[in-house]
Amino acid sequence: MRMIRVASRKSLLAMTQTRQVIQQLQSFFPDTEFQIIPVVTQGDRILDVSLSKIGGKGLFVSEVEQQLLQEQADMAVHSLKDVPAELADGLVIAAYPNRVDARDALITKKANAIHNLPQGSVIGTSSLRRMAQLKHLRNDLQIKLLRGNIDTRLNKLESGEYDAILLAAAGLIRMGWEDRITERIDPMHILPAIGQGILAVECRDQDSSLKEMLQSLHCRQTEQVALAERALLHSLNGGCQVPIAGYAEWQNGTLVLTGLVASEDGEVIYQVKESLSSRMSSVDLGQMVAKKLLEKGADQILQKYS
Ligand SMILES: NCc1[nH]cc(CCC(=O)O)c1CC(=O)O
Repeated sequence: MRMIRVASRKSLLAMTQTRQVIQQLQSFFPDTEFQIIPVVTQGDRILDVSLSKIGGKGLFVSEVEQQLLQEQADMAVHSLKDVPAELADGLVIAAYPNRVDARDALITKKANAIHNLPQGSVIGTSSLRRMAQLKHLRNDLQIKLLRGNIDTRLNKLESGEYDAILLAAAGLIRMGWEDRITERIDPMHILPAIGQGILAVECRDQDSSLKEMLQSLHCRQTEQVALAERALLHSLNGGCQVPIAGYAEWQNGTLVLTGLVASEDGEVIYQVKESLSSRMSSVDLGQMVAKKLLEKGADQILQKYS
């Protein structure tokens, strides 16, 4: 029987997600052994500066990919949100498990919803996407930079530096910290990040036996969602340091994709929503939404980041 080595970042969320995926695989393949190989990534080492200032795509992913390419490990579980548009050569996403929850979550003790936060409340986030949409929604709010793993961010909220923070609901749910969520924000108000709440299981393209095993985790609907959202990201040439959002969902059997590009101050927001028609692939849908965003004027905003 084969031993499968799973590379994982050391953060609590990454380890938890990796363990949960292994547990699922273990239930399908009870005789297979799994071993976690912890990896420290550049994104984990640099915690003092805003990620948007460091630049570079795939800060959390590239060292893990190196482990796979050098055959030090066989597979890895990523948050799709952190995976750059292009994978390293020779690697594939072999499975997209079912998406849990794409929404951003508000965590606060000061109100029951974002619309009810007191005037001038201090909100912690370091995502340009969240910042821009927050300012658009409530221009009285003060945004204060917040970095770190989700456990670190929750501790900083506890320490009183912030009135509220925003985190991906999915991470909190996977950690078993769902009870910390004050409000799951409707994607109409804050459109989630591309890939948020989706896990991507990566391995070497050559490793056919592992690829076959990973099919047991795969969700086809989630794959189509991921393909549409990531085609949008790719066509806009964006990374996580650009105020771009994208969210696809199945509505009565049809894939619907909303894309958004915002100015950092939240003054300008371009949004496009389109459905998948017959003769069109999910990737086509992503490209079409990107094209319409650019035609509306999003290219003016995006120029600054290229
Ligand atoms: N950028 C960090 C990151 N990458 C994935 C998640 C959450 C889990 C997910 O989106 O699947 C988070 C934390 C957050 O944004 O709250």
